[in-house]
Amino acid sequence: MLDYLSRKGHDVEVLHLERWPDLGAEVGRAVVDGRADVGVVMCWTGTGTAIAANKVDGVRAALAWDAWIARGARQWNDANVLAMSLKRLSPDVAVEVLAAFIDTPGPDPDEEENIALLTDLEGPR
Ligand SMILES: O=C(CO)[C@H](O)[C@H](O)COP(=O)(O)O
Repeated sequence: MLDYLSRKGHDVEVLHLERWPDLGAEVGRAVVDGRADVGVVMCWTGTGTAIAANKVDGVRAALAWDAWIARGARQWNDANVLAMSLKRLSPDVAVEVLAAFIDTPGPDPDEEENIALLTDLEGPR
């Protein structure tokens, strides 16, 4: 994935945090703070880092296991963090999923209202 991103000219910062909640949250913060355009998290299942990232207001982390899901997450959910499973995805498939996520432009305008509803769910209740 790093080779792919560097061949495509992306600047990549790799975070080496030991605990998956810390990693997911820190990647989420990097996106929300504008230090990164998008984030990518991986853990054994992909679920823990996704959950941690989604705890950060403004993060829309999506667990994806194929290119179609990654594309849909961008188009329909305006996902800004991609989560993947280290266990389930071969390196080649992980690159395909990542490429689909990165190359799919922002959300379908028809989904703006739905995406705004996600923002409404954030913060104190
Ligand atoms: O998939 C994960 C969380 O969703 C973790 O990778 C899995 O639980 C293993 O944890 P650790 O890396 O701390 O041993």
